[in-house]
Amino acid sequence: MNKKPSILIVGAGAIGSFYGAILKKAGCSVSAVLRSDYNAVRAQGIRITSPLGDLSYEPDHVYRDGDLPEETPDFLILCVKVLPGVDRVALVAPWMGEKTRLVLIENGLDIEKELADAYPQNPLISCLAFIAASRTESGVVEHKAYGKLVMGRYPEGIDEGCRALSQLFIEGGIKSDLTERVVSERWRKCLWNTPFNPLSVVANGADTLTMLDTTGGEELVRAMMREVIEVAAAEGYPMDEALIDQNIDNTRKMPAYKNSMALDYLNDRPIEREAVLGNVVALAKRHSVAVPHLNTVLVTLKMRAALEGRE
Ligand SMILES: NC(=O)C1=CN([C@@H]2O[C@H](COP(=O)(O)OP(=O)(O)OC[C@H]3O[C@@H](n4cnc5c(N)ncnc54)[C@H](OP(=O)(O)O)[C@@H]3O)[C@@H](O)[C@H]2O)C=CC1
Ligand SMILES: CC(C)(CO)C(=O)C(=O)O
Repeated sequence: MNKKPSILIVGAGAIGSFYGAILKKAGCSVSAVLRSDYNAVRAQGIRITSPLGDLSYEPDHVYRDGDLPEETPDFLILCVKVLPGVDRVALVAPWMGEKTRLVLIENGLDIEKELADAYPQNPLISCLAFIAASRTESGVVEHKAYGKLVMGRYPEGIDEGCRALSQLFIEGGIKSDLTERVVSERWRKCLWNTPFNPLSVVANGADTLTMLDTTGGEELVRAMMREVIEVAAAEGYPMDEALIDQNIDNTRKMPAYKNSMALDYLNDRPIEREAVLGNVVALAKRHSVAVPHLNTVLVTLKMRAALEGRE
């Protein structure tokens, strides 16, 4: 049997822990770089409850942020929140070998370029995660539902590394699709995240159905989605307007759901405002596309952050 690739998860919270578990099931060696969860994970490994069964595992190596690697991995999977104060380029630097493929499983738009520019020799694989998972305490993750990944080489294409990684996720028990145009896929995912995630924070941590069922709520979400489509088109990634109906219908079919930003807000953690919304508004400005609804939500969130002393 061929030796399975080595995996290093940088930022093993909900997403990193879960996808690390899947790759462990597929037979890879999986190590993790941790910060606040370091002691807990060293003591008890990573505990994961899931509809797929008990996915708990002991990482092969547990590193602390700032450690130096014993060896560099075949795939470095970065799963930290995309926040203005987090220098992702510096965070992965000690672990990047000559042949390491850098993999992002993170939300947001326009989040790859700084890493691609910093590591031009290392192939970058960008992934979209469709999953509901959260860290409930140090080293403990609750996977509630879903888990599918869509991935491709950034800025476009599919290479051997993508194929191999996707196949490993499938062997580990989840769905994984490949795409030639991962930036288009990011826009399609942001069509959902860019309205729903920030709005849930403005609405004090509201779930999906509360947002849609409040009088004027669905209309507001639709208006925000139309603006995302206009910005995407100006960027060269046209999307069919029918996706709006599809997204609303699919969301209505799901049980009421609190997205990852709502959970961050409710747990007093920083929110990925810029990655999910600010970057879209910045692109709109660059293309002179009017996005009054997106901008109102963005500015309101900035006011809230100022009031909370976060900026
Ligand atoms: N949760 C979900 O259901 C979904 C999440 N996503 C996206 O996935 C990405 C990851 O989210 P999620 O896993 O939920 O976030 P979590 O907050 O659960 O995990 C992020 C992890 O990164 C760690 N981290 C941050 N900085 C460092 C550092 N310097 N060194 C080591 N570790 C560090 C955090 O540790 P510490 O505790 O020390 O801060 C934490 O363990 C986000 O972009 C999110 O939007 C996408 C779809 C669904
Ligand atoms: C689409 C969704 C809701 C789950 O994958 C998500 O991306 C999030 O919680 O931020």
